[in-house]
Amino acid sequence: MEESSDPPFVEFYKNLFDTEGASNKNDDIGAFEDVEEWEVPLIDLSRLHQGGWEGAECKREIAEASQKWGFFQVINHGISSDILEKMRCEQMKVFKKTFHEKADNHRNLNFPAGSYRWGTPSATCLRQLAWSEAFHVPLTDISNMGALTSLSSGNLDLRPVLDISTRKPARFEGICTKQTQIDKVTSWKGQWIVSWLPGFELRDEHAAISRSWACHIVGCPLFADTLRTTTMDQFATMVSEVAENLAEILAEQLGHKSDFFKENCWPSTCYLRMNRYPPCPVSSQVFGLMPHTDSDFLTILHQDQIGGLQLVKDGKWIAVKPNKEALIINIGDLFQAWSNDVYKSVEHRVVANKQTERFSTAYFFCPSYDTMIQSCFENSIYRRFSFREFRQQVQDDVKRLGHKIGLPSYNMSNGHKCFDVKFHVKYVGLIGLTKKAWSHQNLTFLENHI
Ligand SMILES: O=C(O)CCC(=O)C(=O)O
Ligand SMILES: [Fe+2]
Repeated sequence: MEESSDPPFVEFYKNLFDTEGASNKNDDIGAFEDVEEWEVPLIDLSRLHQGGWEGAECKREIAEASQKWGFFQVINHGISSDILEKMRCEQMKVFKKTFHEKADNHRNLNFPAGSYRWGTPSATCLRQLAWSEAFHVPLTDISNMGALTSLSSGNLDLRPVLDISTRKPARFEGICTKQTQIDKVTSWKGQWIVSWLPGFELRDEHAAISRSWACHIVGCPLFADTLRTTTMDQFATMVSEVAENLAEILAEQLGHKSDFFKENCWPSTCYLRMNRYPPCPVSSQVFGLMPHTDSDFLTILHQDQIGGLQLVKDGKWIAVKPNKEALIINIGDLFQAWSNDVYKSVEHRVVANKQTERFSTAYFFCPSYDTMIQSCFENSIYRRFSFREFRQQVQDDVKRLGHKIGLPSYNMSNGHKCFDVKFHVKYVGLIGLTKKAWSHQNLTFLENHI
């Protein structure tokens, strides 16, 4: 018999199934009834290139959706459907490996150790069990791997690939060649820095993009059987450009034109998470992914047509209608803190599907660990913290309590409120209301800024 690629959820979490199956209590997670399907605001990013009123209106809509929804969709984002399809194809191939190959990080998979995750090790009841598997990949490792491979092959060349409409380099492509324009390549703070030969015209935009060059110079023929790093890196690099642009727009709409994101969020400080939600025979009892907020500045999600993503809007769960052309953007905790609660990091979850598997890819736009997060306004709601501290706190809370607390731990305005939220957060749904109450005080404030 062929070995299955699905994780052994029922066998491994047998205790949870036995206990709840035997008890009489109503264990339905209620993720299907009364959840209406909505279209999340859809924004056409090609309007940004038009400048003038159209461009300004587009930016305003991005900020408005981030404030009112914490979620929006974008079309004409600059990532070709070809890349998106290739990425999905490679992702499906990887998940088709047997469960043991994935869990043992089979050498052909070529992912950093610990990237593969499935289920919820800390679950104490079925509603805490995620019926999904994922490769959660820090992009540092991937780019460095790529760079090393290419470097060891000798000569390489970087070519700027121009964006047809702006005539600026949209990205660099690396190839191995005898003719190289690179003088030397050094490593600094986990990044590969390119020094160009004299005569190569290096402009500002080259310098900014060349920081991520390692992401392009991959193409590792040794690992032909793996998720091709070229596809993944091409995807990650393009998505990172969209993420940086959106972050800058969001900052600008708060009246903060700054290089904060360019300086602190590099492609190599970000994460790519490939999710697979296998068909689930007990879809009324478990989630595909439990309610959570993302711990980053913003997330860019590419999902297939199956659907299952839900989010909290005005205190109610709603289902997101899939749109083939669109990428979904959601604000993460760091942007909520940075914007002093103007932009909302909204709870979302994925419901499991009885018959059909579902795929999604999330790009988490994160700063380096030492980056300090602090409100860009005076009278900040949250105390200053480093991204390292925040991540550590999230991990500790999950270990200790079985769930993340996140931003409420950093709220300075009201000590006892933090305690309330720690308590409420256990109960799905209540956190949405609590957050709404908090953010209310900032609404007038925002209106003045946008
Ligand atoms: O798969 C999805 O639709 C959502 C994934 C997600 O929220 C995450 O990976 O953080
Ligand atoms: Fe998420």
